[in-house]
Amino acid sequence: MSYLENHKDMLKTIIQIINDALNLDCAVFDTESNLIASTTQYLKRKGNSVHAPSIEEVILNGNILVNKPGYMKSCIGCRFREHCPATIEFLNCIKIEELPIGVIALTSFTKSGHDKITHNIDLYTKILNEITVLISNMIYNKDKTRRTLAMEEMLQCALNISDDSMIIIDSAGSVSYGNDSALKLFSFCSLYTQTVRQILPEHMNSRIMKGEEIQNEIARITNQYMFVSSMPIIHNDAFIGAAIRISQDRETKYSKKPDHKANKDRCLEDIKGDSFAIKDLKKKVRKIASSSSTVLITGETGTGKGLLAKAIHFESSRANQPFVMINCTSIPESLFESEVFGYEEGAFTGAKKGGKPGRFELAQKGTIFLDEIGEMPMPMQAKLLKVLQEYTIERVGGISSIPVDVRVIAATNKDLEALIKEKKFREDLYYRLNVIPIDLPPLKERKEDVGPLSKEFLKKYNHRLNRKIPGFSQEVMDFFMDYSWPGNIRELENIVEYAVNMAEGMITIEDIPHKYSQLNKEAKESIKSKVESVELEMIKQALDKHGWDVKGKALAAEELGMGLRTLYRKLKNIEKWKTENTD
Ligand SMILES: Nc1ncnc2c1ncn2[C@@H]1O[C@H](COP(=O)(O)OP(=O)(O)OP(=O)(O)O)[C@@H](O)[C@H]1O
Repeated sequence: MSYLENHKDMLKTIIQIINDALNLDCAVFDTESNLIASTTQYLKRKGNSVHAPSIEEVILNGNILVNKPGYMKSCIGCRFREHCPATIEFLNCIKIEELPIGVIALTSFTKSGHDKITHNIDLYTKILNEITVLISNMIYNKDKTRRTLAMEEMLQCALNISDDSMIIIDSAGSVSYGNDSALKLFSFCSLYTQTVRQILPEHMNSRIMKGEEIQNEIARITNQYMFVSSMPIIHNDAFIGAAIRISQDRETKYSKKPDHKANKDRCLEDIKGDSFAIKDLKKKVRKIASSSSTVLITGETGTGKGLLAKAIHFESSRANQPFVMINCTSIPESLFESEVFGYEEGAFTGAKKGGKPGRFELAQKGTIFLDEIGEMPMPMQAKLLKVLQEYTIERVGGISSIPVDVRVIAATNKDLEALIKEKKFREDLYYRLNVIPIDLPPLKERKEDVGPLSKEFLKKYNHRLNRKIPGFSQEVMDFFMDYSWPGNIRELENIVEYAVNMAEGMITIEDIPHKYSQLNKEAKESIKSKVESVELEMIKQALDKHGWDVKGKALAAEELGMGLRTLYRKLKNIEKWKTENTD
């Protein structure tokens, strides 16, 4: 099929317009001399077979004027030689980027048509040139759009082959493309409204924007450590964007589609711990998975509320649907409503064309995780309550209600009942959320988990940082068991990550951050001094009983089960102790 065949309909329309406007006939041929489109009159009078050499001549010369059809040099060999129905033919070559793609003929079958053209030859030359340019531009743009759309489709398709998150940014850092995996990773925000600054840490963002190449570097993204690679896109020596890959681990390759079952199992398995609390928690998660009832997770910071919310989602029948997170502290109050409930076009100045779905809509059929619910502004609490009562939302500026099928999981480290008393949290909302309450105990109350968690994090960071640290010294483990962990599991994880970076073999007390090793030293010193004062008190009592002379000292040493020399050494301390206690 000839290239111009694709544009037949458009050419027919243009030819009809020329015919109406100029009262002249018109035809377009491809470079193989096939008639592509013409006026009815042209087809009737000349048929669809054209004298090929004349088309070749136009292609060679750019244009020709056949003002005596049938009698000119180019008519030699034509079947209409000496009896051509046309009175005049004005032909131009149609080119795209200097490449001939066809020929257009302005034709008349009347004497008046012939005279009109020959008497105004400059005008008609100009008109024909402009029509030719118009046709080539229209074809070019149409093809370009088609090519661009096809390229976009191809790009999306290519990016979706990868299980890794693939993002393309433009020269300003705005996200132009994201594959399915990236949209899922950033499902808590609308990826296409983000810039690279909002999704990657600042140090990486500035290097990417400078056109630097990054290969498998670790960054904390959406609360997890991931590997980031970036390749600048250069056009005409200018930075026009970058292709970014975010992967779970170095080994992630372009493999099969994610297995949601595996994903689901892994998520609950990600919750480590041997304590009764953890075992009980897992049992509870399996039990409530099939339900769509609202869950309220409470617990101190870093106890794993976010991890648990994900596990509930992936354990449930909604596992293949979106998991959308809202951190109630990170959205400014003024944007809260439009972010969470979405908005309609024209709802406010700056509102996007076509409006924007809110996070509730994005979570349709899935789960919405409202983190730090205790921080939710009061007016928003009223709106949320309405959603939980009616399971419909209204976009800002919208007039209709949109039904939502979403499971709500909320989490907080605040005492909501105390907030209710302070009139900072709605009681009715609290009861709506607190259908299935789950409390995550702090790490200090489940010390049995410290060992398994430490081992787990050691494994994780050995793998991530490509190290082979074998384990922890007894002193470190003792410290871990004694420490009160105000930052809970997050704090433990951070210490282990630091230590895996620092250690040269087994993790010792010197490999953990200074703040902790110092605490350990102080704790040990205070234990030592406590032990010593108890010991000295016992020596004193024994000496009081047996006498402070040589014989008494020997009897006291025997009674206390210590060597006489040790007793004399300790006595020196007693002298010190005596002076301290008599002061
Ligand atoms: N039982 C667990 N097993 C393994 N990792 C855990 C466990 N609990 C928490 N973590 C890890 O500890 C870190 C903190 O967990 P998470 O962010 O879920 O805590 P959170 O309670 O939501 O904290 P915050 O209230 O500060 O948001 C995460 O990296 C998480 O993967």
